[in-house]
Amino acid sequence: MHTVKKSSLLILASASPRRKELLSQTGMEFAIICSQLDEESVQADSPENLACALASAKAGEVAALYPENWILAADTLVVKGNRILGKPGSAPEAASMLRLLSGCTHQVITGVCLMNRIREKTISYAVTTDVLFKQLSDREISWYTADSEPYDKAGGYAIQGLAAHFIRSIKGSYTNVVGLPICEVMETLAQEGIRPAYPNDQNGDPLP
Ligand SMILES: Cc1cn([C@H]2C[C@H](O)[C@@H](COP(=O)(O)OP(=O)(O)OP(=O)(O)O)O2)c(=O)[nH]c1=O
Repeated sequence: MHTVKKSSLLILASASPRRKELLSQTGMEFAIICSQLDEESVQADSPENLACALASAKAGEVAALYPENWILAADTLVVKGNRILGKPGSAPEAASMLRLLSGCTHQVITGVCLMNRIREKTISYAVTTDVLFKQLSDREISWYTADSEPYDKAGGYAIQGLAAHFIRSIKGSYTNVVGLPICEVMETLAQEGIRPAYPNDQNGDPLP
């Protein structure tokens, strides 16, 4: 059983090292409790609703254990046309995902959920980023799938890693592709009065 310090108001319900790093960069203090959600058990009528439903289910699991804390959870989906690409389980699967993304634009959708059980509050939304891949050669695909990078990432690539070689442009939030849309998340947290301990400005108001 994990213990959460009382002073740790916010809990990030995620095992993703990328989400931990992104939220840490903001200066926010938080604890981490991972959800054990079986993602296959969640269904929805659109990728945006699925991303939100998955984020809400992850937050809900942890909120049941820590009803007084604010719980932040997210789920990132890679969507190409009518296909949702999960994490590849093998090199051939990763290669076939990359062939599908090669030379085209796809969407990365991250569902975000902020939940507090005691306050009966749930805020959930999805943020979408368009990502354009250059045309990939078989050699580039073999090179990339020989690395460990694709295998714990939705869509089989990491924009923040070696796959930066492949990405011509993006439209929208970069941090959303990495797993947590920081600008939107910080606005949502601030709406609930949850802020990092920033220094004050001349009027005594916290920055930014
Ligand atoms: C597209 C893309 C995804 N990803 C990662 C972000 C997420 O960690 C992962 C998508 O899987 P998720 O199921 O969203 O998250 P997770 O299983 O890693 O962690 P948890 O459910 O505990 O929060 O893919 C990148 O790191 N870079 C990228 O460019």
